[in-house]
Amino acid sequence: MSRQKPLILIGGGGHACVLADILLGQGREILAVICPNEISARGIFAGIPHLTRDEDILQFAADSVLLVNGIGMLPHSTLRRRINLKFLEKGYCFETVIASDAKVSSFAEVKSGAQILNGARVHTGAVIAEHTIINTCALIEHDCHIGAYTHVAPKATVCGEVRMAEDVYIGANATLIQGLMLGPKSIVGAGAILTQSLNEGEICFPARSLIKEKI
Ligand SMILES: CC(=O)SCCNC(=O)CCNC(=O)[C@H](O)C(C)(C)COP(=O)(O)OP(=O)(O)OC[C@H]1O[C@@H](n2cnc3c(N)ncnc32)[C@H](O)[C@@H]1OP(=O)(O)O
Repeated sequence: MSRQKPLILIGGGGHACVLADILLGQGREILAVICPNEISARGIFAGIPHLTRDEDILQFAADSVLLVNGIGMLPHSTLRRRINLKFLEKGYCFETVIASDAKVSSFAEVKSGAQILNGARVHTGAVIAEHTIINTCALIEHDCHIGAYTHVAPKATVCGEVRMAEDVYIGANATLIQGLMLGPKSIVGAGAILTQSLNEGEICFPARSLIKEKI
């Protein structure tokens, strides 16, 4: 069996910690964490060299390592995609991460650089495109197509045959009924129930808590 390449983890925040936890648990070697900020308070990174500039990645030959993008994705944020494109252009590849307790059908397709986190489920016929995050306990039902650089946040439920373009954001615990189409950069807020398709850039706002000042 060929030895898996060591990893460089980009980012030192919460998403990077979750990925490090998954990868170290799978016996993977992380050669460095790249983060401009202090990371010593995060115990998961103990013993892993810390480098502070993106350019520090260039000291590792592109064919000797795989990169893992540990930058989280919030609505409207483009940093994650920009970092990927910068290093893909320089010939680096991004590891595909699948947590050991995620369940991905052998008839689903997970493309390069995608990240399927703990407890997530991806059912038969689904396609998860490049560099997309399927976050903790999210459910991707049968025959969905989740576009590249999309984020399906924790516990979201995407019913069967939903098709998403690139850069879509599905908030935590949102539910999308079957067969919908979501255009590029569309957003479904946390907890929303989406029953209609969204065009490019459209946002579905969920009902929200109303918090009043004390009288
Ligand atoms: C592991 C992890 O933690 S992963 C992270 C998971 N996080 C999430 O899933 C969070 C996803 N984000 C959300 O759900 C957000 O609430 C969003 C994307 C829907 C909206 O966020 P923002 O873009 O910041 O919107 P914001 O709260 O500023 O509201 C924008 C406008 O819409 C309005 N708006 C907000 N909610 C509603 C609503 N339910 N109905 C009508 N209008 C609304 C606001 O009043 C505001 O109007 P204004 O510009 O006139 O003031």
